[in-house]
Amino acid sequence: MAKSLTQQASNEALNLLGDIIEAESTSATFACGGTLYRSVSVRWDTEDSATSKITLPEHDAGALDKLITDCAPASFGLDGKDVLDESYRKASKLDNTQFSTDFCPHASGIIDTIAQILVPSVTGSSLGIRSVRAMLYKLNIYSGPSGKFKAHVDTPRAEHQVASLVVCLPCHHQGGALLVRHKGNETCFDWSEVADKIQWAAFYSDCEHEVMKVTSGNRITLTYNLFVTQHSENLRSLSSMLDLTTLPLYGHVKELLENPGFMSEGGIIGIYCTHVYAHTNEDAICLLPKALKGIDMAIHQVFQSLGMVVHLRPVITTPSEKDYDVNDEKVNLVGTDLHPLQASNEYDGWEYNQAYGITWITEPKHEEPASARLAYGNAASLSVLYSSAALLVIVPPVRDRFQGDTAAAGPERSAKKQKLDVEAGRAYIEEEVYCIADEEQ
Ligand SMILES: O=C(O)CCC(=O)C(=O)O
Ligand SMILES: [Fe+2]
Repeated sequence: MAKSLTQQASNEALNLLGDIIEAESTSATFACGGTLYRSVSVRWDTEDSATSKITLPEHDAGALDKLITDCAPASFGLDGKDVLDESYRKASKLDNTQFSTDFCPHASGIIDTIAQILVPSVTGSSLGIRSVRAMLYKLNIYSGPSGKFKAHVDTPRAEHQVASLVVCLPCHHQGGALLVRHKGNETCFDWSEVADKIQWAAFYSDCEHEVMKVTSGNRITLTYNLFVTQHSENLRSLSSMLDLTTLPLYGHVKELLENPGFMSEGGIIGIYCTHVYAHTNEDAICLLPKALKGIDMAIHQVFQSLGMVVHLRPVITTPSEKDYDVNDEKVNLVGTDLHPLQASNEYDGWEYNQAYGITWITEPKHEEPASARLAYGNAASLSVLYSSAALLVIVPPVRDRFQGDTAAAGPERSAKKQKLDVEAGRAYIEEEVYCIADEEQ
């Protein structure tokens, strides 16, 4: 039967998603942001060697006027010089030596969140080697009716600078959206709607960005330079502070799932992990999936937030066992869970299920020995099975997607989804067997 147009379009969208992930995915995770509910105090030096204070969001108008008066015009870097030019940047500033604040991005957990998304470890197979440190840089005020900062790339302040963080303090303003661009993609952070919360955005240092015109009020920000450090820190799961909808990947996935032609009868998307996790090591297994990094974490969270059930599983990649056909259907051997390396002379030492019809959108990247066993023939020989860690996304039939509030994908919802999947009879999990039922007769 000829494929319908919507089916074709959705296949293209799925391929695009695969390409984005394969391309190490900075186009999916170059920026992220979120919201925090708490007040912030700032104390600053005034001309007469005294100190003033403002607490936001509640403040008296006098304190805000004083802060605005005590700030100096903000310059920007051009050809290695600091330049003042209001047609390019209209804002005022306090240097970090002139003020202090009780807001700390580390203590608030923002930095851990950013580190997991923007700076996945690049140092091989161990987990959590690197961490990110924030250095307070400036306080800036962009005031209506014409505050702005035209498109620019931040000047790196040190060799290990990887990203910039902008924290918008709770204060009324209109306009002033922050646009961040990377390799043809653009993300917008518009903080003008909310005046009683802290809102933040972080993005890679090489992203072009601009602050659109502030038409009224005062857009007050703290800016931080983010550096990579080598010391390790305990891993924690992605905090609820991260607004997943700010990840560029979110839009791609949502569009795909909303397309009625995409896996209309349900299915399973297979995505091999991009980063290395030593996924057959017992310590690593305890930390997963909350220690997933970068694009892997983003995929896991984004699909889950859209109501999908996502499993992290080892998949056998040894050529003789990989991807074989049964009645024209591709079959994969999928671990029943992440397993430690099994040295066993029993054939079934490594527990797995057969999975039918997974739609793989990326290739395996890193293999670990999964099971080593002695095979007896004329002479005993050691046979090793290898596995790669993969994310398996269970996609329900289109009629069962997006029921109710998709953002609230708690355990209850997951359980409901799995049941629906069974009922739909197309893509389901039963006793941890992944299976897509045969096409309709
Ligand atoms: O305030 C913002 O959103 C960004 C400011 C900025 O680009 C900068 O300070 O370099
Ligand atoms: Fe900037």
